[in-house]
Amino acid sequence: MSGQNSDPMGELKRRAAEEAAAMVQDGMAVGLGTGSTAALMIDALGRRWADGLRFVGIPTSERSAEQARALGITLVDFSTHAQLDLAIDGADEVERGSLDLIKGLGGALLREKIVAAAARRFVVIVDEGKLVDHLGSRSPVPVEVTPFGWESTARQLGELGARVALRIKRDGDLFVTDGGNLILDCTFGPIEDPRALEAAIGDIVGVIESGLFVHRTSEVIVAGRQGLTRLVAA
Ligand SMILES: O=C[C@H](O)[C@H](O)[C@H](O)COP(=O)(O)O
Repeated sequence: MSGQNSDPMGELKRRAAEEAAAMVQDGMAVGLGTGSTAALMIDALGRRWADGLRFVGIPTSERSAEQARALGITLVDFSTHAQLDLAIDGADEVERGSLDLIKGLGGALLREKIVAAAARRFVVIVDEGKLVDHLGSRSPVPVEVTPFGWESTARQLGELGARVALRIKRDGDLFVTDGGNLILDCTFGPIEDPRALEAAIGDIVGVIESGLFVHRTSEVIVAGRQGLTRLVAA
C-alpha cells in the first residue's frame, strides 16, 4: 500500500539511532557500538560528518570500524583518548527499571564493555522488543573465554546453573571474536541477581568477560509503536 512502511520495526530502530546520533557534539570522543541498531547510528553519524560535524570514534568491533572508516569518520584508540564523552550501542535485552543489559549476541561484548566503561555516558538504543522484566528471560548470557581450557571453563559455568553452548557459525566453523577468543552462550533463564551472577561468572578462571552489563547504563532510547521513549535508570 502506498505510504505504508514495509518494515515498521526497522523504521523504529532507525529513529532511535538518529536520536542517539543527534547527541554527538563537535569535538566529542564517541564509542561506536556494534550490531544492526548501532550500524544505523553509525550511518546517521556519517550523514552528520558529511554536514561538517567533527568528532573522533573508538569502534567496538572490526565491522563497526570498517563501516565508520568508509564514512570518513576519524577513528582513534585509547592511547590518545583514555576516556570517552559518550558511548552509543545496542543491546540484546534491557531490564525494565534497572536498565541492566545483556549484550554480545553479535560477539562484540568485550570491546563493547571496555568502551562503555570508558565513557562518561553510555546510551543504549533498542526497539521495544528488547525490554524484559528479568535479564535472561529470552537471551543467553554470552561469555567470552580463552580457547585454552574452554571445556573446563564451560563445566564451571554449568555449575553456576547454566546450559552452556559453544558458539558455532552458520558454516559450522567456530565463532572467534575480534580478540581471538571463543564465546560460550550460557542460558540461565530469568536472572534474579544480575550483579551477583556477573561477579560469579567473572570469578571463573578462563572467563575473559560476560555480556552482563550491570549498573552501566546512563539512558536507553526505546523505539516503540507509540514513538520514542527515553528511559533513565531508577
Ligand atoms: O555483540 C553485539 C552487540 O552486543 C549488539 O549490540 C547486540 O547484540 C544488539 O544487536 P542488534 O542491535 O543487532 O539487536
